[in-house]
Amino acid sequence: MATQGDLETVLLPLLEVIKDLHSQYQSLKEGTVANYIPELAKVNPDLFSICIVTVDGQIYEIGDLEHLFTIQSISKVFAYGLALEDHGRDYVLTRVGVEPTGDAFNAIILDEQSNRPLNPMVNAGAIATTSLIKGAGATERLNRMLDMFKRYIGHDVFVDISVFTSERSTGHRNRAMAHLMLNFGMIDQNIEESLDLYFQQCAVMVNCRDLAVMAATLANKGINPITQEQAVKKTYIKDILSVMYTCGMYNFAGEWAYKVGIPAKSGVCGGILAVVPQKMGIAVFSPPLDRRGNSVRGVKVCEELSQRLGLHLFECSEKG
Ligand SMILES: NC(=O)CC[C@H](N)C(=O)O
Repeated sequence: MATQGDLETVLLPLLEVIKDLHSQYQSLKEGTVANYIPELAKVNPDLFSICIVTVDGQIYEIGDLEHLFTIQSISKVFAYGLALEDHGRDYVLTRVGVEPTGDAFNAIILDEQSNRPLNPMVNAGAIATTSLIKGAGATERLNRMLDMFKRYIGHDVFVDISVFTSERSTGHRNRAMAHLMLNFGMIDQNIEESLDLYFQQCAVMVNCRDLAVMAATLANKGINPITQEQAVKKTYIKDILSVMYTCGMYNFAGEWAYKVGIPAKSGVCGGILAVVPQKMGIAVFSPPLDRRGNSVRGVKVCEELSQRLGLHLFECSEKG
């Protein structure tokens, strides 16, 4: 990995690098936008933005930065942090594992021995995670979730009601997973309330810059580098980043770890959030997805950024 000295020299041309990658991949027309949630199918496939926020709060960005989209699966990372804060590591581990699935994000599988969902980055595990968010009733639980996002982003956040209701009325597969987990005692009786909270967390609106600030907060030991607010307890950063590293890109997680080599999370919105610990947060937004549900341009941009900037966690510098 680049040393601090290397990183300073790398940061100077950073804007040039992301501008270059943006123009290089703007014309790439592969992939299709998610359409299993009807509202998501309406997005413009040409939208494309890249943003990097360093742990000292510098912002480098290019593209459609103001465009708001729903955070979708990227929310799973942050809900996991809140569940850990609410219950502690040991209890959360009894409800959701930390093992990659090698299957699609919406696979209906639980661990055969423990009956737990395999990890918090796939839908089943995320629904179990969200069911752990504390609060006296639906409104308090939602407000705690929104406050948590606010700490990471640095401003108020809102739920896109049309995406929320679109997913709520079509999300039968997620509802089936919740019932399966209820059957095994992995989530409590109140599954409709937890499913609503899960659909709401997926429908929180963000832009590419917000995602990069969230990533930079994880890179910066849980402290938002713009507001200096502690968004999540430092002790849980290693839990969050470990599951992102091994499970965040679903059944592409192994190849991603091999090629890009940094913890990341994608969502069917077309966002990818990646964390370079102690250095920077990276976000790419481009809606067309590959067959695994990861943004086509997002994966390309991150692969190339990692190579050009030497970001892979296990990279041994030629110079060193
Ligand atoms: N991969 C994703 O982004 C999936 C999130 C989506 N809300 C779902 O539950 O299906």
